Amino acid sequence: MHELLTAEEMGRADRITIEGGVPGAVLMENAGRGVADEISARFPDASTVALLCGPGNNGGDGFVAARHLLERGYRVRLGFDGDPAKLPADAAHMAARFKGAVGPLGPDLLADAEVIVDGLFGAGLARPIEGKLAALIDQANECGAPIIAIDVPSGIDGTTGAVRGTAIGASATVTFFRRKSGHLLLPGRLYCGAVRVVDIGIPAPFLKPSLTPSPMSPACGFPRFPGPRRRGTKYLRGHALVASGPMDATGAARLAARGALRAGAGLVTVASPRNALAVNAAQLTAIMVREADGPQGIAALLADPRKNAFLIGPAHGVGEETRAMVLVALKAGPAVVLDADALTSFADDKEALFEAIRAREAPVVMTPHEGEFARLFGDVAGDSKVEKARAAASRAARPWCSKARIPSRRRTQAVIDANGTPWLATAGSGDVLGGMVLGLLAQGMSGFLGASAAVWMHGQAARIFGPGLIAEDLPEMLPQVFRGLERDRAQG
Ligand SMILES: NC(=O)C1=CN([C@@H]2O[C@H](COP(=O)(O)OP(=O)(O)OC[C@H]3O[C@@H](n4cnc5c(N)ncnc54)[C@H](O)[C@@H]3O)[C@@H](O)[C@H]2O)[C@@H](O)CC1
Ligand SMILES: Nc1ncnc2c1ncn2[C@@H]1O[C@H](COP(=O)(O)OP(=O)(O)O)[C@@H](O)[C@H]1O
Ligand SMILES: [K+]
Repeated sequence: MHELLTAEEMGRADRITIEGGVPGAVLMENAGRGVADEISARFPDASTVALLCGPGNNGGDGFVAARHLLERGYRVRLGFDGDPAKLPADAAHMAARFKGAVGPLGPDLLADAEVIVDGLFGAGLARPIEGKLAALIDQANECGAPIIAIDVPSGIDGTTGAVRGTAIGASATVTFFRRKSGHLLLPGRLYCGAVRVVDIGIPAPFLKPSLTPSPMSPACGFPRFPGPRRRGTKYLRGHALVASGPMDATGAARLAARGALRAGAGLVTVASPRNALAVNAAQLTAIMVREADGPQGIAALLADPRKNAFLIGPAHGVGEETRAMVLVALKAGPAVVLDADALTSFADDKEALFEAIRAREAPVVMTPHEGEFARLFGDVAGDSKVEKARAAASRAARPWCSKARIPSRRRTQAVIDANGTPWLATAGSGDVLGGMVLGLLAQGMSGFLGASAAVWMHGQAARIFGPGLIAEDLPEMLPQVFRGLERDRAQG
């Protein structure tokens, strides 16, 4: 199940289902029972469960869960402020069906709780949480009991993943019908714990997946994942070219080149300025080195059509020469990956870059981190990274990939990486990612699928290595990543 919904799309699916004849109370009953099932499965031996119920339908789900838990023999402490009759209709109905005690929302609820259920706010979160409820959320987070969030941890925006005021840090989140984009986008992902999706009776045809981002996964890009052919040669696996920075900044290009080689490019060459040839040559073995000074040097190398993918940016230096080299490459035939300084060099001349991209057919993938993104696309509108990525992609109208982990091709297609790990926060890991994208494009993957697959592989490599990861380790984990994919494929 790869579709993701925004909170607004989920609301629409709810509405259409209800208009189609399924009462809202039935959906809410299914939702709340799903939450109770999760508690029963995870905490069969717990005795006391505290439920925090808010003023909307998320609270209604909480009342349903509370009823089922009471029936199953749990001791239930339910907190709710105000008059339950003033809840929205379905939630008021569910509050009336709950026969246990209802107390005010406050720290007393948490005192002997072995499990906490968060039904304060879900899709209807409309502003930052403040005051007494913010304090209660902080107390719940600190009290040490596991928290199960209903739909989305309270305080997390279900669409953007942003924290509004403060937010519940859940051990698990039970959501309905489909995951929401806020379950995957940072920081939201860090607050959700394991996300479980419960079927509440909304028919799948209401989905329009082309309009929704998908969590990135092998299923998203790997059916067309390249591998060596039985009768193939290295030339059929593409020839990737990486532009090196000056003598005192060559490591980033070598990291990228290693990423491209391990990602499967048949040949990889580092295009080096003359003054850095010796240092590059001294450090490379399977990867070749060629002299390429400035735009003419790059143009000469790219005149060879076998060099079918080119990466420029890592530690390349910001300025006129980098700008000219990018424009030369975009005029030539290869797939182009633009990272770091290649993007920043256009901060004051963005339109020149976008025009050159729009004028070509071959793929262009950009891999800006958030700072680089802001320099090029700081003025694009959108609340979430997904919307911003889509707006940016449509401006350059080419495949695009962000280290905010949201590659996007057209306005209508975006994927969000769910595989990254904080071990990737280490110098040079982005350079290796650029190289992995390059290696996949050299093997003929499209910009969108190549970028998607590379981001997944990058995260998977980091997961396999785990603690102590440095950028150099990432390419060396790719054989294990590939073996895992092969194993999964063989097992169907
Ligand atoms: N029929 C449906 O639409 C279904 C809805 N479901 C549940 O309903 C939830 C959405 O319900 P609602 O749309 O009622 O929204 P919520 O229950 O998330 O919250 C809306 C209420 O919270 C208040 N509020 C919003 N932000 C606040 C803040 N920062 N501080 C204080 N008050 C704030 C609003 O004024 C409103 O009263 C979903 O997340 C899901 O849990 C499920 O029961 C499935 C069926
Ligand atoms: N906390 C994190 N969780 C997941 N991924 C991360 C985290 N920190 C960094 N990354 C990933 O690591 C890479 C870092 O890229 P970047 O900042 O360009 O590094 P560098 O310029 O040092 O190569 C990106 O792919 C980013 O998504
Ligand atoms: K919640």
